[in-house]
Amino acid sequence: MSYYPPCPNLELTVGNRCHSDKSTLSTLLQDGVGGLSVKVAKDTDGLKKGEWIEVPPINGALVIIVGDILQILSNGRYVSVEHRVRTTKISSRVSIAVFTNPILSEKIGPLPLAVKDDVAFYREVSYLDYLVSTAHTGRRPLDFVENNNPAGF
Ligand SMILES: O=C(O)CCC(=O)C(=O)O
Ligand SMILES: [Fe+2]
Repeated sequence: MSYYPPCPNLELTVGNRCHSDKSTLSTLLQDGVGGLSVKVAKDTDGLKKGEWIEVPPINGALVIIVGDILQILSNGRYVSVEHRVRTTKISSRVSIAVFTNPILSEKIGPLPLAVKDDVAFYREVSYLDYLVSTAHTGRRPLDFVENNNPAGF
């Protein structure tokens, strides 16, 4: 559960910084305040790469977020969305996220069904190695397993 207190000075507040989830799927219940937004990954009908789109709260609705592990398993077919949360000046906000994750020793890599013409975009690593791969570097763990990046970065 995350609690975001109101902040009178929005320039000094992070909320939840831009990140992608290291889960397979995340299921999110947000209250009615709003503040969650997702980053457009590539130019598509009327949307520009890098643009932020608000995810409006809908009463009774759950937000399903594709995580890094589903991106790897699906060989990039499903994209792990970057998202962030902005606080507001007047209301606090509460959200509840449930992360569905592999067990730590599980090997994670593109599923054979998702690999076309022998082109796997990600190399196989254990989930534990994935989690610790970029600790304290500020880098995205997805970069660590991309196959066009054999050094791991
Ligand atoms: O509070 C939210 O709406 C999102 C939280 C989140 O992105 C996370 O915990 O990974
Ligand atoms: Fe998240």
